[in-house]
Amino acid sequence: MGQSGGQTRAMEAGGCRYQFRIALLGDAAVGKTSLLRRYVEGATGTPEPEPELESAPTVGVEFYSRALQLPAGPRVKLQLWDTAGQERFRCITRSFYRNVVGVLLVFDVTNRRSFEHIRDWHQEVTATQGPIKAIFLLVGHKSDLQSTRCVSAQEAEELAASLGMAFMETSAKNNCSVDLAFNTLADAIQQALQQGDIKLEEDWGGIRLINKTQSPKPPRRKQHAGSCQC
Ligand SMILES: Nc1nc2c(ncn2[C@@H]2O[C@H](COP(=O)(O)OP(=O)(O)OP(=O)(O)O)[C@@H](O)[C@H]2O)c(=O)[nH]1
Repeated sequence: MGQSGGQTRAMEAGGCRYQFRIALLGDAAVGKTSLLRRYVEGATGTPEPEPELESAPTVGVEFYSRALQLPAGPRVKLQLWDTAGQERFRCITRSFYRNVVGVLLVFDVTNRRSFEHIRDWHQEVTATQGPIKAIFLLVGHKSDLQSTRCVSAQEAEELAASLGMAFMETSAKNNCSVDLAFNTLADAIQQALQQGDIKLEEDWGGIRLINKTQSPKPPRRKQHAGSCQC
């Protein structure tokens, strides 16, 4: 697909009705890969692993996926694109923006500059998109680092409101609100699809119909208790 460092960590997508393509964008080292891995690994149903947060900087774009049963909708496959935050990969990552339906705009709550760059990231995407507009969620990551935080939840809320999106704080380290962030975005996409605000288009990869008939809901996966330290 023309990306460097491309790598697929696929999950079984049997019974999924749609595929939603979602990208994580934000400055280098804000924790995009860690957040994504936490989310994808959480789907395996194995006991919660020790957080393994050491990850090398992303090169180009890497792919992950996870199947998800939406509470009031179909089962969907999330195709998740982890993009490099480093400027030198921008020409690669930019070529992917047009074909996403959802974007997690991630900043690090202990890194002021990463917050100040959020408007630029948002602008990058909106400038390259076609007629179908992606749905965004602003994510303040590394919420476990309370003593060194330099972006308040209130100012992040205000920025999110001014850009017309919701805001959420997450921590891959504490596994705090990780599932919630991805699930909230997937839910918003499903609602937009249902209400006709987003439509399936032949030449657009943001949403794909992958299964016309849907299998019955699988039993709910057991939740691991007590993972959130917030
Ligand atoms: N305290 C804390 N550190 C984190 C968390 N998530 C990631 N980190 C650390 O932040 C650093 C960068 O994490 P990455 O996941 O590689 O960041 P990235 O945004 O994918 O970076 P690029 O690929 O360069 O764009 C690593 O040292 C991680 O260990 C978190 O929730 N809490």
